[in-house]
Amino acid sequence: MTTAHAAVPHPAPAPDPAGPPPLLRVRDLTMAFPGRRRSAPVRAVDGVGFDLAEGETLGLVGESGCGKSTTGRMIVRLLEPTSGSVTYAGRDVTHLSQRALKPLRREIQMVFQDPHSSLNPRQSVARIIADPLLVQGSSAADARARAQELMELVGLIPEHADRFPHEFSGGQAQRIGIARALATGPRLVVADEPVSALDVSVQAQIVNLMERLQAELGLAYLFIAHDLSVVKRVCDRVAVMYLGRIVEIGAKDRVYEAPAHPYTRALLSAVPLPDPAAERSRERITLLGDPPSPAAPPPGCTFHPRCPKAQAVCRVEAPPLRSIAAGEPREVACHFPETDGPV
Ligand SMILES: Nc1ncnc2c1ncn2[C@@H]1O[C@H](COP(=O)(O)OP(=O)(O)OP(=O)(O)O)[C@@H](O)[C@H]1O
Repeated sequence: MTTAHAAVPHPAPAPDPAGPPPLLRVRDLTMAFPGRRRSAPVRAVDGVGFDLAEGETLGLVGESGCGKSTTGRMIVRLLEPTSGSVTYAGRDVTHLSQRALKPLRREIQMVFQDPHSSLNPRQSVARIIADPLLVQGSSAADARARAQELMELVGLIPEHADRFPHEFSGGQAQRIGIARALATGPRLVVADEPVSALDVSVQAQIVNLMERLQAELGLAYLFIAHDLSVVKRVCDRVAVMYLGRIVEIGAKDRVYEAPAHPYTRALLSAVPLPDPAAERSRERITLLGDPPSPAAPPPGCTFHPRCPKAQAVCRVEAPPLRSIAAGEPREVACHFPETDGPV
């Protein structure tokens, strides 16, 4: 890669040297999928960095294809990063062998978007939930008993343990997926669009469940979603991704009340406001065109071809992720961050 796009590293928020290490620390994480035939590699994730504290929820948002799932999959090591690092509880786990990863798999689990397709249709619910425990060496009887406890914990009827996934609704199937993720007692759950395949009324139930489980079990969530209303409800902090990079990251209230990156502002301007009068009078920011291909990112700021505020420097120089106000733990990758408040 020869563009300015590739040359500027994206540093993450500076670690607090006095404090304990965060539960999860991601630095400069990059995934370049090989291109088809002789085409350029697809830089699906390009220098992503953030910290996630014990018990915290970080939302990862952005349009389809911006690299959210790939980031999550690298963190749980379903994908091997091209470069960068993942540190869990102070330990660099980026390149652990599958064998060395086994104890870690207890601690970091994933919940998937489509509950039915992520559950084996030929296994009973008890077997699905017990599976991670059997892999970790539990006896069949212990694993089954624990699976039934977990069913109760997530609001399923333990007596239904011998039923099969197709006998459950979408919301119930997602409860099974959550129970399976909790089986080994994780501290970190990467939830990849956990409610976007569900009906709106069911979404609220699953979000409530995840919030209750977090409070009871002290879980940290990396909550991947494209629905900004859901993220607003569940997250403490938000990271906005565009074309493989974080363009804005900070406390949820600040990002929602005063989005600084033009892309964040455009995404938020499409979220309906609860007050009909405010909704009628608000400005909508329409983005031009579709996101470019990560196989051929534009030079300079990769958002510039769609940015309503782009200037000459944006076309040649990639803005680093940096703080925009002293004392505020928020970072924005924009040459001209907005300071106007809400959209
Ligand atoms: N195995 C793969 N091989 C090649 N390209 C891939 C592969 N997986 C993902 N990509 C590409 O990487 C980019 C990021 O994909 P990713 O699924 O991480 O995005 P996303 O933000 O999670 O979007 P969505 O919500 O649609 O899943 C996309 O351009 C996608 O086409």
